[in-house]
Amino acid sequence: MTQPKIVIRDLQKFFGEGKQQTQALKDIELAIQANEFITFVGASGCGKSTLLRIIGGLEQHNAGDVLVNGQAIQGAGIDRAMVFQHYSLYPWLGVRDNIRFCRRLQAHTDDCSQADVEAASGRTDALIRLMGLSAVEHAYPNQLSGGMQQRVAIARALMAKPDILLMDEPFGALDAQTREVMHDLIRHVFKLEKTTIIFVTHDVEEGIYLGNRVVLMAPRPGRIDSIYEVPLPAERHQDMKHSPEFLQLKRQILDRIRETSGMKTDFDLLQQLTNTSVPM
Ligand SMILES: Nc1ncnc2c1ncn2[C@@H]1O[C@H](COP(=O)(O)OP(=O)(O)OP(=O)(O)O)[C@@H](O)[C@H]1O
Repeated sequence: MTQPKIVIRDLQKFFGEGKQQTQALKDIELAIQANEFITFVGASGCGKSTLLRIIGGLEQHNAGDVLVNGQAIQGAGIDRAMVFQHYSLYPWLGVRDNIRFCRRLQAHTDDCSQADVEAASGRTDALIRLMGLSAVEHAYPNQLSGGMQQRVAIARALMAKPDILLMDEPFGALDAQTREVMHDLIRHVFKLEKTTIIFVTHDVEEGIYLGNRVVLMAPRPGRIDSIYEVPLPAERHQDMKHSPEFLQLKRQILDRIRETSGMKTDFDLLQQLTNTSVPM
């Protein structure tokens, strides 16, 4: 059995002090294999982003272990890249320079050879092609649509060939059509780059379509409630969203989110409304 890429053991996370203290994550146990695409879903406040940030080394945990390749993480590292909902591109740089900016900074601090610089340039070209940015490579961020800006942010995150890509609701601000395009693009990136991807989303359909496994988290305190294997082949296409197995899993996960959070679905609210008699 190969060693998992990421192992999380007995992880605890608290925010605040004394009476104000809340437990954001409790008893988290999770193993993620190399080249796995795993998605986190669950009601608001169940700790999805906090867990992602801890794996990324952007947040400290209070107890437990987070191991990457068997080693405890020490803060952020070049092996883990993050993509957020709000693409923080540099407005004064064009697409190509945004993608390679961090790499250029690194080149100044490391003792970089000409071969390294050329390799970085080749990598930029490859990512521009992979992310479908060739036509806009000299454009500035404010000349791009939201979807295009997010492509640039993903290309930039991939620049250093991270082992692990951590994505926090990266498509949350995009319209439905653009999201679908981005779903297929990110599955394509996953296939070619062979990165391990952890993807946080509110959208259960997105979580199933993208993931090999879906981790359902529950709130108060944030914990892992259940994990679902996605019964879809590696090659995904949009029609699969209408297949009986997809719809059944979606129903099952939505029901479980409702049970664990006390949330009402639109369907429940409609039933409640129709059962309430209006006084004449
Ligand atoms: N910096 C912070 N200080 C205090 N409490 C925090 C902080 N960050 C998160 N929390 C709390 O920790 C819990 C988990 O938050 P987190 O943002 O990880 O949940 P989430 O599942 O990602 O929510 P959402 O889906 O709404 O983004 C929440 O109760 C939140 O209020």
